[in-house]
Amino acid sequence: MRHRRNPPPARAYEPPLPLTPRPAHAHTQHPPPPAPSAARRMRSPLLPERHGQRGRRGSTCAPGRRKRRPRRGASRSGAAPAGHRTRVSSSWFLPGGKEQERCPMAARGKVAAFNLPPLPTVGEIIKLFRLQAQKQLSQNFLLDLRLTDKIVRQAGKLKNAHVCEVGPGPGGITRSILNADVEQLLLVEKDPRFIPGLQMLSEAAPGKVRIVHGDILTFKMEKAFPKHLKKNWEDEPPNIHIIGNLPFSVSTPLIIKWLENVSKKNGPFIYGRTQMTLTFQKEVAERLTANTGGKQRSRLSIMSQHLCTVENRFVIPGQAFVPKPEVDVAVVHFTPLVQPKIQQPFELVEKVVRSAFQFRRKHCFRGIETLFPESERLKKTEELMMAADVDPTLRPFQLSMSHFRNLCNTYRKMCEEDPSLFAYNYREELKQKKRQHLPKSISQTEQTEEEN
Ligand SMILES: C[S@@+](CC[C@H](N)C(=O)[O-])C[C@H]1O[C@@H](n2cnc3c(N)ncnc32)[C@H](O)[C@@H]1O
Repeated sequence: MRHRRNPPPARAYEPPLPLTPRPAHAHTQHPPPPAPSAARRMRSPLLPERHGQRGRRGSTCAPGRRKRRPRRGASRSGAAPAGHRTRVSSSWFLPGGKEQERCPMAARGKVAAFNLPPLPTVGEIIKLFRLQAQKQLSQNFLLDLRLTDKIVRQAGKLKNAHVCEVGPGPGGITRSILNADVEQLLLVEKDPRFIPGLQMLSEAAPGKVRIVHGDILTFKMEKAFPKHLKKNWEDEPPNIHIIGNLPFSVSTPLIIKWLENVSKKNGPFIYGRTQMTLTFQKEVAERLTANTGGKQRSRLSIMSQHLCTVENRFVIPGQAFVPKPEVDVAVVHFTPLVQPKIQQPFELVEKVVRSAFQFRRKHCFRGIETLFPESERLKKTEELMMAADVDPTLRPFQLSMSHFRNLCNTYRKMCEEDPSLFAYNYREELKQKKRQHLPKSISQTEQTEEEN
């Protein structure tokens, strides 16, 4: 869980740029909150300024006159807190929308050719719409656009790509995605307070952005992209990417759901091997990518690595976020494998892997035996370990992918021989025993060490 520290107080804000937040035309389930009154008085930055109208910094936008370029990397308002300088495009538009100068990063070739017109910084958007981070939604924002660019670069080339960003919030990563010259960007955001700010970005990139106010855990990804983008599973991945910096409380259940989708080739994977670039708490990222014998080797390691190539790309220190979470964050990239390493149904693999890691520090047979009802536990566990050629005294984290493959294949055969076996649930048996007030058996007194 991310924790909020010293949330900035909501206060009236006078943005340095003229802008008029407009009501979102997003697919909202609820109307967005009213824009702050200070904002209502201002004009849109996307509209040409009136003749003679001066910005707060005294810039003139008279036709044909070139606007003064701000200092490189300087926040136009100082809105970003110290240490979180926000980089914005410095391209300027003359009346009529003619571009004068380009973003300094684009000029150095670091970001693709698309340039957003002048916009308030992410920090300014946060102040303008009073987007205080909400603890219940574990919100921590990235304001440094060099970092958001770096996250987006992990997805690979995004020119003409169709991208879904999950949890765009105030839109830092969103800007970097748009700067990468994508064809279409779908934003799925749960918190309605962010919709007007996202709508502003949408207006800055006409025709490119679609905003959905909804929950990514229930959003139907199978209809999110045009059908013509579909690729065969064996082909190269489609030009579709999922990118997101979600709260940890959402990113872990979401990746488990998406791994199941990979296994079943549904959800975002009906389009083929859609790639994902997502952030996780650093320790979760280490579990996702841990090798055999590694300290962090866990259920997540097997479930992710048997279905995807998983790469832990880089760590973002907690202090890069506003407010600062108490943990560091890592960016992880997933590409679904053409052939899963364990060719068994997701539920079966999940059950075997979960059982194996039930008692992390004990010999692996201790967890594996929970696959079988008490009456035949010892015999069946021996049978499984022998047939799968797995040393029962190995610890769960010492089991390799091929050990798990053998265990799953053998367990599948045992389930085919005894169709009631797969339905057996160790935890259910424990609960029933407790309900019946049976004398404590060893299995009842022992604490399971399953990962959460
Ligand atoms: C950690 S913040 C990151 C915001 C932004 N991407 C950034 O990097 O600054 C997570 C964002 O995800 C949104 N969010 C949380 N749960 C969500 C869900 N289930 N579906 C969609 N968005 C969600 C939050 O409202 C918030 O905007």
